[in-house]
Amino acid sequence: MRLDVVSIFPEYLAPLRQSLLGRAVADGRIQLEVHDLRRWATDRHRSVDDTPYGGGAGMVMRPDVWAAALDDVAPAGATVVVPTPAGHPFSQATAADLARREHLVFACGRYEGLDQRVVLDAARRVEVLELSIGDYVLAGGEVAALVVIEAVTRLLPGVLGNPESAVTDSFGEGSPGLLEHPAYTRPVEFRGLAVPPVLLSGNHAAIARWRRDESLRRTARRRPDLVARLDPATLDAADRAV
Ligand SMILES: COC(=O)c1ccnc(N)c1
Repeated sequence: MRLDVVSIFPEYLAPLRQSLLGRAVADGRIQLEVHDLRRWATDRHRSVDDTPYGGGAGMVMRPDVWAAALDDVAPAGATVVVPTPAGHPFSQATAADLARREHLVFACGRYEGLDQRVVLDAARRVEVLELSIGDYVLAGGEVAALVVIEAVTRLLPGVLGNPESAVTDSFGEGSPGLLEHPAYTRPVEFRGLAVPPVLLSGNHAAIARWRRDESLRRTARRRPDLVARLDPATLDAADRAV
């Protein structure tokens, strides 16, 4: 997979060169290039924004600068991702979809965002996805791009240490629609708190049952919206008893 990120704060993307992802970049399993948007600015002040038509607070990022950048960075076949609070909700399913693509280009906006014609123009030749990582506003798209890139690249074979965990995590294919159960490791007692005995029993069926029950309980408590979306056909009698 190739990743390109365009931003006026390229140093915000430095975390992409750390940890497992950084190793995948260093050994070439992932190609990563971060671009400073000001490279495409044309005036001597290298300005990238201007006042909004129709009035209102804040500044809008200029279409000429962004279009020139995307013309260079997003060739046919690339998928352009524009992080924005007004975007489609980013989900594990979206991450799985993006993980199957060859080339992702992240257009990180600041201020009040990009002139909409940047999206409209790019959409004439590549797929453009405006994505939100949640119902809150950030100062810029860079942190959202880091979130999306991490959620996507951890699904790529050979990038994540343990491919199995990409399946069993919350929202992973292994537990569709349920939050992950609690996890425990040594010591068996810590500050007066014990590990649930079933996890020490070696009874794999009982452990699987306990984990599923805990996932159902946690999901019912924290995310009743997910419970409402569960397919009843996937719940057995034991599930219903939780
Ligand atoms: C400037 O970008 C944002 O504020 C943003 C991007 C993606 N998701 C959000 N929830 C916010």
